[in-house]
Amino acid sequence: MPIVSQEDAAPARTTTPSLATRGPVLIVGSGLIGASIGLALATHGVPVRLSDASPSALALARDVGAGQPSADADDGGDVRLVVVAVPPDVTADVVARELRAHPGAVVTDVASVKGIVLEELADADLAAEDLARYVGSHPMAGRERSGAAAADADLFAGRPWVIVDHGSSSPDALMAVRHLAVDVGASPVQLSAREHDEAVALVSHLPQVIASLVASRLQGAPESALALAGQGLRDVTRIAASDPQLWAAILVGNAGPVAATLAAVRDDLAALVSALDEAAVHGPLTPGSMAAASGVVARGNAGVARIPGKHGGARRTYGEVTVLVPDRPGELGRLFGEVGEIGVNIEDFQMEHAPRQRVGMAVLSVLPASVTPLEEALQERGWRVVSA
Ligand SMILES: NC(=O)C1=CN([C@@H]2O[C@H](COP(=O)(O)OP(=O)(O)OC[C@H]3O[C@@H](n4cnc5c(N)ncnc54)[C@H](O)[C@@H]3O)[C@@H](O)[C@H]2O)C=CC1
Ligand SMILES: O=C(O)C(=O)Cc1ccc(O)cc1
Repeated sequence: MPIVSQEDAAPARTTTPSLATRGPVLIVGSGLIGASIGLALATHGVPVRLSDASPSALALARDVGAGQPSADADDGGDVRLVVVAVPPDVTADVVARELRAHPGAVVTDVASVKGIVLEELADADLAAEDLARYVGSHPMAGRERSGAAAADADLFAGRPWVIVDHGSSSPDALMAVRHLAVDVGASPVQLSAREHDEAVALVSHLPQVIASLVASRLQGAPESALALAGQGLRDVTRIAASDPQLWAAILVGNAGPVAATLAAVRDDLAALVSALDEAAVHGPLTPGSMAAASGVVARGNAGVARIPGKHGGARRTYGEVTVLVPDRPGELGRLFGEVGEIGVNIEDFQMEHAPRQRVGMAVLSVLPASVTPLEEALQERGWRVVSA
C-alpha cells in the first residue's frame, strides 16, 4: 500500500455513498485490519474517523488514506458504526467504552477470538440496551504483517466474515454488521462464539503454531542447509513472520480449543516419531514403519483436498502454466498484462525462486481448458514456458 498525502487520500464526504453502510464510521485501532476497513469504506465515500492509542499508528493510517483522525473529523453527525480493531486482550474494554461513548451507534469488533470477548463483556456491567448494540465479528482475512503500512482495501474481497449474535444482539445491529462485511467485499457467515472459536482453532490458530514451530527449527540451521530451501518450506512458514504479541493474545484467548487441536497433532506426531525411531534402529523395512509414514501423508492428502477454493466454494482443480520470468523490474507485470491480452483469467499464482538464479518461475493456475492455448500463445510472444 503506497503512502499518499492527505490531499490525495479519499476525502471524507457526507453525501450518500454507494454502499449500504452509513457513516460516520469510527475505527478504533488503526493498524492492519482497522486501516484496511477504513480504506475500503473511504474509497467509496463513506466518512471514516480513526482513533488509536498510538499517535504514530494513527498518523500512518491517515497517510495511507484510511480516514480522518477523529479529533480532526469535519464530517458532521453522530457516529453510526464503531469498528473496534485492537488486540484481543483489550477488545472487550474498548467495546464497553465505545458502547457508552456512542449511545446511538452499533459497535462491532474484529478480534480473532470471540468467546473471551463475550465473557469479559458480561463482567463490564453494561445495560441490556447497550449490549444489544454490540455484535462480534471476525473477517477471515489478514496477513503476517501488522500496522497500516500493510493495509489493503481489497483484503476482505471474497473472504468469509464471521458474525456472532450473542443472543441479544438487536436485528438492526446484526444488519449493520452484515452491511459492513458485504460493503468491503466479504461474505457474512453467522456462527455462535463457540462454533467460531473451535473452527478458527483448526483453520487459523493451528496453522500459525505449526508454521512458527517449523520456522523456529531453522534458527540454528547452517547456511548450507538453508540455501537448499524450496517452495515447500516457504509455503509452510509464510505466516511464521506474524506479530508474536498479537498471536500470543490470540492463542491464550482461545486456549481451550487450541490446546485440544494441538494435543491431537501431538498424538499423531508421537506415533510417527516412534515408528521412525524403530526404523532408524532396525532398518527402513521394519514392520509398521512404511504404513505409519504413508498414513501421515495419505491422511494429509485427504485433508488438503477438503480445503475450499479461493472464494469459499468447492475446491476446483486448475491447470498450471509455468513461465520463466527474468529477474528484472516490470517483467512480472508484463507477463500478467500479456496473459490478460490473450484473454485468460489467472485463478491463482505462485512465484518460485531458485537461490542465486537470475530467473524466477511464475506458476499460473488457470482453467484446465486454457492451459494449452495459453502455453502456445505465450511461447509465440517469446516467453519461455516450462512443460509440465
Ligand atoms: N492480523 C490479522 O491477520 C488479523 C487480525 N485480526 C484481529 O484484528 C485485530 C487487530 O489486529 P491487527 O490490525 O492485525 O493489529 P495491528 O497491530 O496492526 O493494529 C492494532 C492497533 O490497535 C492499537 N491499539 C492497541 N491497543 C489499543 C487501545 N486500547 N485503544 C486504541 N488502540 C489500540 C495499536 O496501536 C495498533 O495500531 C486483532 O484483534 C486481531 O485479532 C482479525 C483478522 C486478521
Ligand atoms: O495470512 C493468512 O493466511 C491468514 O489466515 C490471516 C489471518 C490471521 C488472523 C486471523 O484472525 C484471520 C486471518
